[in-house]
Amino acid sequence: MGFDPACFDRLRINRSAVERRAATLPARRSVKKDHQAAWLLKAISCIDLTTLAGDDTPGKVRRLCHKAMRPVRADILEGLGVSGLNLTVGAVCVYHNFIETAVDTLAGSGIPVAAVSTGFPAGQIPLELKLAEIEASVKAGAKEIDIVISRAKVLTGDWRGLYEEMRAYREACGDAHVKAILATGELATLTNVARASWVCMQAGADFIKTSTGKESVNATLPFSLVMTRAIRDYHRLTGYKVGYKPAGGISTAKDALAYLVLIREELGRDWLDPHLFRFGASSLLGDIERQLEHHLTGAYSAAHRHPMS
Ligand SMILES: O=C[C@H](O)COP(=O)(O)O
Repeated sequence: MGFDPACFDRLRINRSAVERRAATLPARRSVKKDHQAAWLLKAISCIDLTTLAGDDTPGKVRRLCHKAMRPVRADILEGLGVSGLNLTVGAVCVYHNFIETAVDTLAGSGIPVAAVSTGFPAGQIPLELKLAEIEASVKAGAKEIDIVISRAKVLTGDWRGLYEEMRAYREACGDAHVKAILATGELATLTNVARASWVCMQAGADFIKTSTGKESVNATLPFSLVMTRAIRDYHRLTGYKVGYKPAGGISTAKDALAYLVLIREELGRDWLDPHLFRFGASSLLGDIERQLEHHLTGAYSAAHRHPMS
């Protein structure tokens, strides 16, 4: 849609009310036993299995891709009676340099490759380089592009500038899905988080995403509450469903359940699907697999028995 500040310029977010509501979320639904296993399998299907490290290598990315295709050990799936589920993660998320390796390894699996782009994580490079990076990543086979917004545009109230930047990213992505990373931990206020969510949605973001995983504060339930309410209101206004991706620091099955409860409560069942919800996470899958094994055997195995790559 066009840039419409009337949708967000009167927004004010009451931080203590948000924090109070967020604190009740983990206790809002008690998900136990078989239901818990089912929710955890759903969580796996929504993971963007991620490696974004300076020491990434083609071998590490290939191993991660194999984990993405078979995220849970066969004996655990068999024990749970879900061997026929063909469970995979939602996507594999890598730096540009590893797109081709990931695309080759995942060929035939139906799992898309997501690439972080636009000078991830800080985004402090010229716009033309950002657009060139997106175009190169799409050309290399990425079906999803995770862009970072310019935090300075938010912090200086340049909402039109942010809209134009996001529109340019949207166009450069072509048919690839675009996820807008707000870097919420660097936006100073929850009101800014809400406004930035609106601007990115107006400019055509398919998903809004909390964080790069590299800020000092990454995904939290309060940020998620603010962003999912913005998604809900945008859907009411336009009929368009924007996806949500919390990312950074989500590493336990318990965290994953709290986020799924939040999505169920705030956005409803339609959003509990990889088309509209993803976790950006590098280590979450290992803890979920441990939890599923515990569900079967009553014992926790060592984390090293569930390597990511
Ligand atoms: O987008 C994904 C994040 O970079 C992953 O963060 P994490 O390593 O804290 O799970």
